[in-house]
Amino acid sequence: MAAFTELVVASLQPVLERLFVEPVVQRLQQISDGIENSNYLVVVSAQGLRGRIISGLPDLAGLQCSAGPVPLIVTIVEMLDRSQLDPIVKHVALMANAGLPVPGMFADELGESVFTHAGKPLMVVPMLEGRVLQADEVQPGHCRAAGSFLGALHSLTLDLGEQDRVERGFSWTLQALDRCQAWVEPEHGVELKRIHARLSAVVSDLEALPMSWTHGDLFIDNALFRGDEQATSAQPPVQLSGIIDFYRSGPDSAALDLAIAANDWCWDGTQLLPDRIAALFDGYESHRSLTTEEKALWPELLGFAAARFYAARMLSLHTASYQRQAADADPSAASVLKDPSAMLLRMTTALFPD
Ligand SMILES: Nc1ncnc2c1ncn2[C@@H]1O[C@H](COP(=O)(O)OP(=O)(O)O)[C@@H](O)[C@H]1O
Ligand SMILES: N[C@@H](CCOP(=O)(O)O)C(=O)O
Repeated sequence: MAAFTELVVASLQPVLERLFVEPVVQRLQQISDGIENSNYLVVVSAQGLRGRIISGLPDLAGLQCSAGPVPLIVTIVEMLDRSQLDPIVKHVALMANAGLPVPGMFADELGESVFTHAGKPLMVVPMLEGRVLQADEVQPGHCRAAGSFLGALHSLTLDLGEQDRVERGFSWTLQALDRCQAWVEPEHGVELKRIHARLSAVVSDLEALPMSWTHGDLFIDNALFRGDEQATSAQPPVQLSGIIDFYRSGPDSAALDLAIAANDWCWDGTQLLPDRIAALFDGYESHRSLTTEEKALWPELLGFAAARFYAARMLSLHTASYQRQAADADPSAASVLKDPSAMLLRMTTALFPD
């Protein structure tokens, strides 16, 4: 379970008619992964496109509907309103037009790509080939691909000018960590205070680091890979098909975005693996060199990156979040509540390694 808002063919049909000529839905199915939005796999046959596809992937950008049914991902955006979504859509289009590996989106004849369903924004995105990796399948080559994507995104968007940072910026994280004291087990209260003090001491240094547009949530489950021709089914797929889930993206410190990725792609359960970190940096720096300051503050960036997700997971767990409500209403939906303690270990390991 991870579709918080129901979608049926009858309510999707008017949107599809703005995008396709004579669309017929062949299949509509909830996607169970994901914890923030409602996602559906929809297969449509049509006589052609009414609008266009804005995609960074040549196969998708040139997609014609005449060759057969087209698989789509329909996302109902749960936590952003139209004004918050518009800059994200604009930047995903920027990435697509620059050839970054993003599925992009379908737009109608007027260029509109955000529709409305149940009072929430709805987007229709081409479905990528391939699949998400399991954590134990990740190899340095995958980390290099993730780093390369972030390096390309950041170098494309370093000249943002004055822009407000994403909602879950450094100050949000520190305030949210404070709130977590109310829920943390007694044995971790002191540890959390120590982490808070350490992060507070460096926040102005971190705020001075270069900003760019960031993905904000480039975990392993937000990239799809496909196999190459010679691969056997026992091998994990190696070719990056594309990066998804830009609903947390926005202006932020570029190196923090890299640290968010490092904490997931390079973590083996107890530590960051040097060969994966090296590959992540190598991919990143093929597009943009980290500054001396960013390198010097790397442990604190890792700590803040983990703190952001620790606090977000704690808030989902302990407040009347829509994830909490979904899990309470249906115990089989409990996977929408992620474990904060895994992020606590990452914070301590980064900030107090001895
Ligand atoms: N464009 C896409 N192509 C293929 N699969 C996708 C695409 N977008 C989403 N998915 C699938 O849907 C799942 C949930 O998507 P995601 O955007 O991460 O949801 P959430 O924002 O709720 O976490 C992904 O893990 C992936 O399996
Ligand atoms: N990656 C975040 C939560 C967001 O999950 P996603 O399903 O949208 O990638 C976490 O792990 O806490």
